[in-house]
Amino acid sequence: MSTRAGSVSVEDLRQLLRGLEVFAGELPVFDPSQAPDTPTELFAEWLLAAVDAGVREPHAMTVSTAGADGNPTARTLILKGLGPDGWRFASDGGSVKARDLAERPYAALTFYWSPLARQIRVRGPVAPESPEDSAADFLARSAGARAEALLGRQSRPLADLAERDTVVKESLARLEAEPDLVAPGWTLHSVRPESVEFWQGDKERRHTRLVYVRSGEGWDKQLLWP
Ligand SMILES: Cc1cc2nc3c(=O)[nH]c(=O)nc-3n(C[C@H](O)[C@H](O)[C@H](O)COP(=O)(O)O)c2cc1C
Repeated sequence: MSTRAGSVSVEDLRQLLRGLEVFAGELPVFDPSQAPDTPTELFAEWLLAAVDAGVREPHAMTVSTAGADGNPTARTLILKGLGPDGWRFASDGGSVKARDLAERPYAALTFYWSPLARQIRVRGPVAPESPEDSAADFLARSAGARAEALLGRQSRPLADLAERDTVVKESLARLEAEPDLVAPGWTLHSVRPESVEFWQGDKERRHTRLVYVRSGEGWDKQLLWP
């Protein structure tokens, strides 16, 4: 087995990883006794703080799913909104995530805002939103994003980049002629949270975790050991 990764030795990498600083700089203090009654309110507060702190793509989250075999797949997606049914994201009908969700309609979402040392984890069942909402989401996308999604080829093998550029160009031309086209499989999904956990990192490792667990129509709050 090779002990080198590229031109850096495995030992060098190990040293580098051990030497990297975590939670540098000024971090916010999270007082869980002041936390609102619902996780949605606290999520909105933390998202706004991430936007104010200049976090790049603060609305990007890791969406983890599992198919019928139970094996997880995770990928980054953009949060589309917080509807009455929960955290929303959209998927191409032919993608791996769409297939997983058809087999096992359950997801875990993870947000990490590095400059604030904050993580939020959301878990719950996933349900599709109405075809009207899905179509509205599709039509709100940029022309380039719609052209790509219209092809319905996400996650399929691609021969070369020139093929991508040619086919997307054709798809853009199609959209110009028919601007109301909606990709047939485009679906907006909502994760209805069963639990939402807020984690505030601390340089001295006095991390704070607060989990909201759904209880009837409301929420129970519980501190967790970090
Ligand atoms: C910051 C960021 C945002 C992304 N946003 C989306 C998105 O909103 N929708 C999407 O389908 N893929 C998005 N992607 C690409 C996905 O991570 C993933 O590669 C793609 O959805 C295929 O996933 P799948 O094969 O598991 O279905 C994004 C990637 C990054 C890094």
